[in-house]
Amino acid sequence: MISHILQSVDIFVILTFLITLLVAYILWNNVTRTPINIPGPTPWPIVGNLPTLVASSFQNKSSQNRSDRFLELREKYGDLVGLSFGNFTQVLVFGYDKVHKVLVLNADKTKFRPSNAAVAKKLFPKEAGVVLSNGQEWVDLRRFTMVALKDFGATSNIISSIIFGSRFDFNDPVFIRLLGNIDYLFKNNAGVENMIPLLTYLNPFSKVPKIIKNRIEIQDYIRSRIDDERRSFDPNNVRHFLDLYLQQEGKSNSKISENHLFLTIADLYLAGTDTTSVTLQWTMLYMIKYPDMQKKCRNQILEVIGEDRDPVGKDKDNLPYVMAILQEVQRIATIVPLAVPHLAVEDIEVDGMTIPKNAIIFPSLMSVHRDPSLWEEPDVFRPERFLQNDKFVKREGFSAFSMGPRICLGKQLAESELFLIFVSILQRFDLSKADENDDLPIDGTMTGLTQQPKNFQMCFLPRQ
Ligand code: HEM
Repeated sequence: MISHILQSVDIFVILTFLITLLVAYILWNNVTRTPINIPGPTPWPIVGNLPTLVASSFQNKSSQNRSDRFLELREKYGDLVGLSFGNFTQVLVFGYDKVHKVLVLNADKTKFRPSNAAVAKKLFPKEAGVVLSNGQEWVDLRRFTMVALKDFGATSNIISSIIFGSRFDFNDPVFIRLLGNIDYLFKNNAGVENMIPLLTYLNPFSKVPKIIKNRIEIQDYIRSRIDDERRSFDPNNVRHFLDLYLQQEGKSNSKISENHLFLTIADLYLAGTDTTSVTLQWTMLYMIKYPDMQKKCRNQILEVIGEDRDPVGKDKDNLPYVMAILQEVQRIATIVPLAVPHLAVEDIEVDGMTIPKNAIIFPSLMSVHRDPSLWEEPDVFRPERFLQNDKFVKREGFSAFSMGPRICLGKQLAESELFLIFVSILQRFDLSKADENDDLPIDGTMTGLTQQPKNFQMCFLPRQ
């Protein structure tokens, strides 16, 4: 039957029909796409700039690093770069001046998250946790979470203590599996599929199914813990974050829905684990690369705290060099180089250019940390830039946790964790290269949200 129809229709007619359809689609796309006066590579019909990015990932030595590929676009097009994918417009923002203008001076238009996250939507079509929610929901969730972290408050095990009131045994297979799930989610992303969801089905190598599977495993685990805790819940004795959750549950006047809070617990697990452990990995790498700095740090620790006492938060004031090292590692390595995407809910004027309404904004925190107008010789590892008259000083432009109202919610917790863990390690161990000839490359790999150091081996020698 079909072959009969095909025989009767001229192949030329079919081709003409298909080409007309394609031209109509391109014209429609051009008419509906917001005109944009921000420079950037010319988009292809339908797929936009996807081929440009794919081609650059094959050409460049930095193919494993999305942040570096974006920095190359900055060199060509300037501090704002416009990209398009299907019907989405993305704007990359570079340098302190522009990132500050977009995230801080225009905060009322950019403190939002895009809601096109295909993966998140598949799991919870209506709700989001604190990381992806918007509007009043986000305000309520963020306030609730900050208070809870302050009340109960560092890596996954510390988050576990805060949320569930108990820690894991390090050999616990459930803990090991959970860490594997989190690791996978941070090292893989569904960026392209979020822009062009059809690719989830067309691309046989799409990571989306595995990303969803990992996220579901984390959520199933949290659900099972909630069920366990429910049995021992006493409203008069709120012990941890989960008790706060159970207190809210089912209350008709509760501002926060159960699913929002549940997703926020998953967010804290995710946002608080990989970021902190990757920062510690970078810190270890720099300490074995610069043994003199390691020695100077340890001397200061032994002088102020000694060998026997455990460090406490207050010690920060008396350990300026240690603080400077931690800041400089976070500056030069920029663990979350592109922050988390923001959404423009209105047109935003920035120095004669317009970020159009509905554009997805990627602020390059890496470019802020390498901005020569703020940092002298920005590519050099120099902790002294955070010292003045031997005192630790905070520097404007330090943006490891981003800036504006969406600034990392776990900043204080992360800073305390990093300080206490780093000081405890140096108190107890001498750190060194496993292989004397290893020159320890410091360029990172970024396949997901965080930038990790390349694999390296090191020795922890207990101090005598
Ligand atoms: C060194 C460790 C960490 C770094 C470098 C880091 C960095 C960041 C960055 C760059 C953002 C995106 C901000 C933006 O959208 O502009 C962010 C968001 C966030 N972080 Fe962190 N983070 C760290 C640790 C933590 C910890 C320990 C927690 C939780 C306990 C946490 C929870 C969050 C949450 C909930 C958000 C989303 C905030 C919102 O959308 O309102 N982070 N973080």
